Amino acid sequence: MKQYLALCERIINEGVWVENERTGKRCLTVINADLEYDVAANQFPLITTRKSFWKGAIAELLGYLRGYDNAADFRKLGAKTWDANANENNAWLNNPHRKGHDDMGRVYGVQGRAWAKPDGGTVDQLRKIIDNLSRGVDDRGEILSFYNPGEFHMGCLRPCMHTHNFSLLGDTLYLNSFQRSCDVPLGLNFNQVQVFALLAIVAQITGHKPGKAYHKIVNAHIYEDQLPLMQEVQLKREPFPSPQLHINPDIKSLEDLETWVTMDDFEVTGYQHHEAIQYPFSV
Ligand SMILES: Nc1nc(=O)c2c([nH]1)NC[C@@H]1CN(c3ccc(C(=O)N[C@@H](CCC(=O)O)C(=O)O)cc3)CN21
Ligand SMILES: O=c1ccn([C@H]2C[C@H](O)[C@@H](COP(=O)(O)O)O2)c(=O)[nH]1
Repeated sequence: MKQYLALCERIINEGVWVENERTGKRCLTVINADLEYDVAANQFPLITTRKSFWKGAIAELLGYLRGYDNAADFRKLGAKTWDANANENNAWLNNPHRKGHDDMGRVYGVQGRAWAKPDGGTVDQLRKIIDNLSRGVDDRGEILSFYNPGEFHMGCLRPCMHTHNFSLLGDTLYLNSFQRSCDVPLGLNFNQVQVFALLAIVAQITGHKPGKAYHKIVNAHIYEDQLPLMQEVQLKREPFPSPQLHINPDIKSLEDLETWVTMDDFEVTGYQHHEAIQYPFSV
C-alpha cells in the first residue's frame, strides 16, 4: 500500500500535464514506476484507502487467461470493465473489424491464447508456458505477450499491461509484468491485484512456490477529473495492513481455469478498508 501512495504523491508533486487525444482530457503524468509484491508472504496488494472491488479484477484476469474477446463473457465472470471500451468508443464502433455489440476484437487474451501466425494457424503462448513450468523448465523465454502491433487495428484498445515474463529459480516461481500506460486511481487498483493473482495462480497450477512479482509501469497518470478526489479524499486517509488472498486448492490445471473456476474460488481475508470512492472513467 505504501508504494501505491508514494506513486500517487509523486504524480502530484512531480507530474507533468499531458493532453490525451482519445479521451479529450489532460493527465498528470510521470514516467517509470517499479512496484513489488510479496506473493510468498501473501501480502495481497489491495488498496485499503478506498473499498476495492477486487473480484472484478480477478474476473478480468481469468477472462484474459481464457482468451475471451467479448465484454459479455467478462460480465458473466463478474467484470463490467470492458463494457465501455467495447461499446462506447466511436473509433471502435466505426471499425469494420468490430463483430457487433460487446466485441472487443483481437486484444489481450486473444493474443495470449491464439496469436495468429503469418503462415497460418495460431500460437497458444499460455499453454506452452504452463507445460514448460509444470515440467520444471524455464527456457528464459516464458513470456506471455498481448502486444501485437500488427493487429492493433483489429481491437478496441491496445493492451496496457502487455507482457508477463515468468521465471523459475529452483522450486520458486517469479513474475515480471510490464505495463505501458496506467490510470493510477482506477486501473492500478485492478492491475496490482492481477499481477499478484497471476503469479499465485500459475505457481499453484504448475506446482511451485510463488516468490515475488515485479510490476513495471512506464506512463503512470491521473486524469484531470480524478485529481480532486485523489488529493482531497483518498490521500488524506491512513492505510490499513495488507489482507490475504486465498485460492481454492482444487484448482490444479489450465483446464480447471478454463472450465469450472468462478469468483467463488477466490477469497480475501483481513480486508480493512475506507469507504468506496467513485472515480470518473475515461473512454
Ligand atoms: N481510462 C481507463 N482506465 C482504465 O483503468 C482502463 C481503461 N480505461 N480501459 C480498459 C480497462 C478497463 N479497466 C477498468 C475499468 C473500470 C474500472 C472501474 O470502474 N472500477 C471501479 C469498480 C468497478 C466494479 O464495481 O467492479 C472502481 O471503483 O475501482 C476499473 C478498471 C482498466 N482499464
Ligand atoms: O489494465 C489496464 C487497462 C487500461 N488502463 C488505462 C491506462 C489508460 O488510462 C487507458 C488506456 O489508454 P491508452 O491511450 O491506450 O494508453 O486505460 C489501465 O490503467 N490498466
